Amino acid sequence: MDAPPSVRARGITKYFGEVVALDSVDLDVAPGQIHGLVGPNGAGKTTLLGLLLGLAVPDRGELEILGTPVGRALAVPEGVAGFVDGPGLYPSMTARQNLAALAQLRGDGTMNIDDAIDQVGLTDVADDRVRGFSLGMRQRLGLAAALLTKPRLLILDEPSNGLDPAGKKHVYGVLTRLAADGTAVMLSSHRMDDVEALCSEVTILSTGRVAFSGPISKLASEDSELDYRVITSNPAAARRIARETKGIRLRDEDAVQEGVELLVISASVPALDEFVKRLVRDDIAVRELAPVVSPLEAAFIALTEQQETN
Ligand SMILES: Nc1ncnc2c1ncn2[C@@H]1O[C@H](COP(=O)(O)OP(=O)(O)OP(=O)(O)O)[C@@H](O)[C@H]1O
Repeated sequence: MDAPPSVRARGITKYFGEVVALDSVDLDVAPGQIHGLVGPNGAGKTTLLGLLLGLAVPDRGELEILGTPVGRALAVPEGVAGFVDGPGLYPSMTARQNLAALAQLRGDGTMNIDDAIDQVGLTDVADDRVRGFSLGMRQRLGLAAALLTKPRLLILDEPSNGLDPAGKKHVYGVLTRLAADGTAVMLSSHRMDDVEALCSEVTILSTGRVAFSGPISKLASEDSELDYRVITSNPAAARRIARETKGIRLRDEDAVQEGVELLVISASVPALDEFVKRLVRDDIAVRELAPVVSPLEAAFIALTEQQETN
């Protein structure tokens, strides 16, 4: 039998007094999916993650977690782990003692504390007090705590906050392995590059409403125009060809970067293909070609601006 959806939300609405923090939110997260939650400040991300963690209940709508409808009682649903607003840790205890205390609280002697610490790359500081930990180290320990429970749904609010590149590598590795083993991961982030690197699907929230939910690849349609930076072996000729290629618009913010002249153009994917083919035909080498902002970032800005003007 197929596993039930990890999250199924329909029409979830949550008020804080007069504030509508979530407004008729629908959400589907499948087992094994890493699902990103993005949106401007105050969009409702933490509120939604809190509902999934059982820290609050919706005022309206249906919420099913791992196939079980969520009732009115405040409780972490079975099989769910994670944190919002930073992990809850005891500062006067060491990393290892924190995890041991958690395992004891849960009454589960099978939890492999050393393995969890190792997975998040904290072995060297396992016996240091958490009081001296940086934000990134606390985040990693919070993830280790969540791993101890072998969750089938992992909820993380801004997990890459404060992480250095090595920390990110550890955390991303852990999340990718968990997902490959069938755990669904739902995480919020303000970093679109992180979301693009990790997530297959994304939900964009804007003032409590879903502006988009689905595969990231669906955000950037072939026809939508993006701005690209182009560095070639012959900037003057490339500029001429750009002017002559249908569907390419030269932006006026062309610039010199570290002594290299770069072209900024606006184009859809088919127009960009044509431009590159013409450059190559004219013996002009393309040394760099990249979107000025990523497709996710561009879609995010466009969708939220559109919603704000409605
Ligand atoms: N406990 C609360 N009491 C009153 N209002 C709240 C409470 N929690 C959230 N809100 C309001 O609900 C809305 C959504 O807040 P939420 O923290 O979920 O947004 P967010 O997307 O996580 O924002 P950020 O990116 O700043 O963390 C905001 O208008 C916020 O002010």
